Amino acid sequence: MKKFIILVYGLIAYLVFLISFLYAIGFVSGFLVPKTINSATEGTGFLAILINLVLLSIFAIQHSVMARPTFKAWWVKIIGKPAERSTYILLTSLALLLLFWKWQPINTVVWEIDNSLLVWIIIGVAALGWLIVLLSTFMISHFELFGLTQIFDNFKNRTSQSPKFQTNFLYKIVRHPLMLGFIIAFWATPLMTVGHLIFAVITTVYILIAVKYLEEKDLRKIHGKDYEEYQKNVPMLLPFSKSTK
Ligand SMILES: C[S@@+](CC[C@H](N)C(=O)[O-])C[C@H]1O[C@@H](n2cnc3c(N)ncnc32)[C@H](O)[C@@H]1O
Repeated sequence: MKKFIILVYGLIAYLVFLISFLYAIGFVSGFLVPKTINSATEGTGFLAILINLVLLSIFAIQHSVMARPTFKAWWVKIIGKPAERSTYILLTSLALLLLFWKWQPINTVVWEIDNSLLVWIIIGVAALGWLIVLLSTFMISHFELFGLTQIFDNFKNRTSQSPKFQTNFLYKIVRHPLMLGFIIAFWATPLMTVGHLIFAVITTVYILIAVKYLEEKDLRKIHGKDYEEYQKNVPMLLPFSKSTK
């Protein structure tokens, strides 16, 4: 019975993730969803900036702290191993939905492209960014990343295998294609407002810090020399650039 409840919990967490991911596309790229990054009702000045910074910080703190090995080791004792990843995904998705809900648009225009061909090219680049994000999750194991493998293995009394270290496909071009996809999707917009710019700058800085100082540190600990070799040969985020650690 307990295993069945964990299975249902994990499936709900995955569903909430799917909703937040699809909403994120509409929110940032500005279509199909009721509230976007530039929705008509504008926030007020300094307070709007402050609220947005708090919302981004809630996401960043939840997403980074809960991914730390020391936090995980403690948290697993409370929540149990099979439900750990699903809980992480559920809380990340809820932090994102809170951000979309309470986001304060600041609609002063930074740039606006008029040329319709250029507009479509930029929309295409943003769509490519989202596609890179999705494809990257499948390259490193989508179902493990979102906790489904763990809840199904638990249900079937199987021990979950550690995910394989991926150096192929997009991972041959950069070490963090998923994050590169997000950066492309956040910056490629024909209409850049001050609100959107704050979002793009803060998320990009967060990605750079989290990848360089947290995720890569963990990956070096797990994969040792293999990861150091990978760092020497493949650039972090900029395709075809010289690799930097
Ligand atoms: C949200 S994913 C982002 C992966 C990567 N930073 C990227 O941008 O493509 C984070 C998870 O991917 C795992 N990961 C990162 N690089 C990996 C690789 N080359 N092969 C397998 N897993 C990887 C990390 O251990 C972490 O659990």
